Amino acid sequence: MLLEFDGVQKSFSDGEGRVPVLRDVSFALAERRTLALTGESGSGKSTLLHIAAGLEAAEGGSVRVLGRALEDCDDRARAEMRRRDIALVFQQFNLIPSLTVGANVGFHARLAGRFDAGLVDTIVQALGLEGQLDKYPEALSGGQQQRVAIARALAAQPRLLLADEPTGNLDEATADKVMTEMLSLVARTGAGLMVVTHSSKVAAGMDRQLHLSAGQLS
Ligand SMILES: Nc1ncnc2c1ncn2[C@@H]1O[C@H](COP(=O)(O)OP(=O)(O)OP(=O)(O)O)[C@@H](O)[C@H]1O
Repeated sequence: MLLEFDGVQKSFSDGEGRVPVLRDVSFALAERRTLALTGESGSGKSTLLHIAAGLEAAEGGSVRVLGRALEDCDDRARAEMRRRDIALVFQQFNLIPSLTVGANVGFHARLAGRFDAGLVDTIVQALGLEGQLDKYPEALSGGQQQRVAIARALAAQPRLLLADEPTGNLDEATADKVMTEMLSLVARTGAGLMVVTHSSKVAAGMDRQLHLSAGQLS
């Protein structure tokens, strides 16, 4: 199994006390499978993705990535798993401002030792970024930056791709291209894909749909 949540709990402090965000969340994602996560704004979807990537710790329960319990890993081991096995497309894109678009796209693939110039070229063409490679992220629109973040994640050929509203800033035709490229990664490499989305069309394109409400999945 690529990703397993077993009874995961998480709360945040709101100044007055602890507010539960995830209560007893359990699910699993196998290789070559795709999963959509929906839920109202503030329901905890991003928190769940960050826990899956080991960027935030669960307070209870267990999270396993590729069979390894994240709660048993130290920061260094979790960072190593992110470098090698997991790609996360953040809502804020997290591009590196001092690097060109081209260098940003190849950055994680190079870190993971999987840079493939032919594949990068295919992804760049498919996402319509070929005219942007020598620019810096600040010169790009929000939707272009989002496509750079997605291209960077795809180029790294992760075992597990976690994407937080990857089509949020895109028109429908561009959103379709992004989803096609994500599904092509799944078909080519057997990666698992989990997508947080507000789009019913994107959700319907995944094998399975889970809805997060009041801290629980249904
Ligand atoms: N670091 C934090 N400290 C305190 N509260 C937090 C923190 N991160 C998230 N929260 C709270 O947890 C809840 C869930 O936030 P989260 O970002 O996971 O929701 P979401 O479903 O992804 O929302 P959206 O669809 O708007 O992106 C919110 O009430 C948020 O204020």
